[in-house]
Amino acid sequence: MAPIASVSMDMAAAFMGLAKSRASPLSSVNATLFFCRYRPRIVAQTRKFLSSSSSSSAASANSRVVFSSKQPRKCFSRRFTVSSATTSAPETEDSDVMTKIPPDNRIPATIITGFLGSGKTTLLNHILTADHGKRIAVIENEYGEVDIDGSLVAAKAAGAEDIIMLNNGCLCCTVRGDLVRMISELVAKKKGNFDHIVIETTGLANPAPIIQTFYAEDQIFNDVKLDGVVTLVDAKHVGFHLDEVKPKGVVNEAVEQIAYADRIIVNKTDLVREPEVASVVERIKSINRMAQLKRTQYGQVDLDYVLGIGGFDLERIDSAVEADHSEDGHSHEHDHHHDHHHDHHHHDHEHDHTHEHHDHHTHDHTHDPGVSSVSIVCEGTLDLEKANMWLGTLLLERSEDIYRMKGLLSVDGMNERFVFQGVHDIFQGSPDRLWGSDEPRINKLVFIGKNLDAKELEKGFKSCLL
Ligand SMILES: Nc1nc2c(ncn2[C@@H]2O[C@H](COP(=O)(O)OP(=O)(O)OP(=O)(O)O)[C@@H](O)[C@H]2O)c(=O)[nH]1
Repeated sequence: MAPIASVSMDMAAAFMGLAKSRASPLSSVNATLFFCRYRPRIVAQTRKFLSSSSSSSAASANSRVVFSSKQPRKCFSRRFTVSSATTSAPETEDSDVMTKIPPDNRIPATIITGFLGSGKTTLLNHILTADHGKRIAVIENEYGEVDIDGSLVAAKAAGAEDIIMLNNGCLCCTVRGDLVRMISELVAKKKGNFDHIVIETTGLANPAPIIQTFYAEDQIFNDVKLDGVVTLVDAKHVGFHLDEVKPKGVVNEAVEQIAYADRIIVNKTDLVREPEVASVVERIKSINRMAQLKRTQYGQVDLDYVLGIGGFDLERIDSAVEADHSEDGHSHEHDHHHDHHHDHHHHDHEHDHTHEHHDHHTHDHTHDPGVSSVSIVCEGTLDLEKANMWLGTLLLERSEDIYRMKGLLSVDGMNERFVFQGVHDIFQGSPDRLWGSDEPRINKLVFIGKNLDAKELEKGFKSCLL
C-alpha cells in the first residue's frame, strides 16, 4: 500500500506546489518533483507488465543497432519542457520558467511498433533512405526466423556503420534490460554521431513497458527523451487481430499498439477497398482518437510525420487535446459553446464537419476489447483541492487501466494554463503559457484506456469545477 499512498500525496504535492506559485505567474517547477518521486513506482509497475506480457514473447529474437551516417549532421534541438527540467534545472521558489528552462539536448527516440507484417521494416527503410538531414541510430528487435540481412539492405545502403545483435527475447519483455544497456552504450560511445534513435519493436510487442523504460531508467532518462510512438496498421488484417479474444490476463497486442500511438499509419491500403479502409480507420479512432492517422502504401509518409513528433512533450499537449484530428494530421476546432464528451459508445453533439470517425455506431462491438478514448471539453475553472482529489483518486484506482492521458486545465487562481500528460501512473504536469485576457477558460482532457466510463469521468471532472 505504501507506494499507492505516495501517489495521491505526490499528486497533491504537485498541484499544491502550483498553488503556491500563484503569486508569481512565471514560477513553479514544483510539478517536476512529482516526476522524480514516481520513478520507483514506475519500475515496480513495469515489472508487473513484464510478467503479464511475457506470454507473448518468443524465446528467440534478434535485436540490433544500426548507425546510419549517410545524412549530414544537423543538430536536433528543442526547448526543454518545464517538466523535463528535472534533469538539470534547480528548483527555486521564484524561478522564471521562461528564462530558466534549459534547452533539451537529450536525444529523441521514436518507437515504431505494429503487428507482425504491418510494414514496420518497410517504414524503417523509408526513414533510413529519405533525405531528412538526421543521422539515425536504429535498434531493431525481430524474431529469430526473420531474414535479418534482407531488412538491413536499406540500412546498409544508407551507410550503416555498426550493428549490434541480441538474440534472447523481445524488447518489451525479456530483453528490456538489454534495451537499457544498448541505449546507454549508444550514448556513451557514439554520442555526437547520431541525432535520433529509432526503435523497431517486434510485431508482438506491447509498447507500454518500452515507453516506461524511458521514464523509469535514470541511465536513459538523462540522455534520451521519448519523442513518440508510431504504430503501423495492416489495413487488410488488423480487424482480425483486433477481434482476437485473448486468454484472461493476456493483452491483445494489436489493440495496445494502437492505444499507445502518437501517430498511426494505416498501411497496405492497396490490398483492400475503400470501404474497408474506412471501417479500419473508424475502428482505430474508437480506440485512440488522440493520435494522428494517415493511410499509406509501403510506409510512404513524410518524415516529419514520424520523427520529431513531441508526443510526450508538455509544450505540445495543446495540439493533442485540441480537437479531432483529420487524417492529414491537422486538428479541427470544435464549437465550444457547450460541454461535450466522446467515446465510442456515446456521441452527443453535432459538428459542422462530419468526418467518418464521428459515427461510431456503424461497426460491431461484439469483440470490443474495452480500450477506448474519452474526451472532455468543458469551460470553467477548477477548484484546486477538488481537482487534486479527483485526479489523485483516479490514478490511484485506475492507473493500470489508463494507458495515456493528456490535458489542459484552467485552475482557480492560476494565470497559466496547466498542462499534463501521463502513461499509467507516470504523470507530468506543469503550468504552460498565460491564459489570454479574452480567452475562454476551456478545459480539455483526453483519456485512452480500458473500460473507461465517459459519463463517470465527465461527472467526476465537472464536480471539481467552481
Ligand atoms: N501490398 C503491400 N505490401 C506491403 C506494404 N507495405 C509493406 N508491404 C510488404 O509486406 C511485407 C511485410 O513488411 P515488413 O515491413 O517486413 O513488415 P514488418 O511489420 O516489419 O514485419 P515483422 O517484422 O514480421 O513484424 C513485406 O513483404 C513488404 O514488402 C504495402 O503497403 N502494400
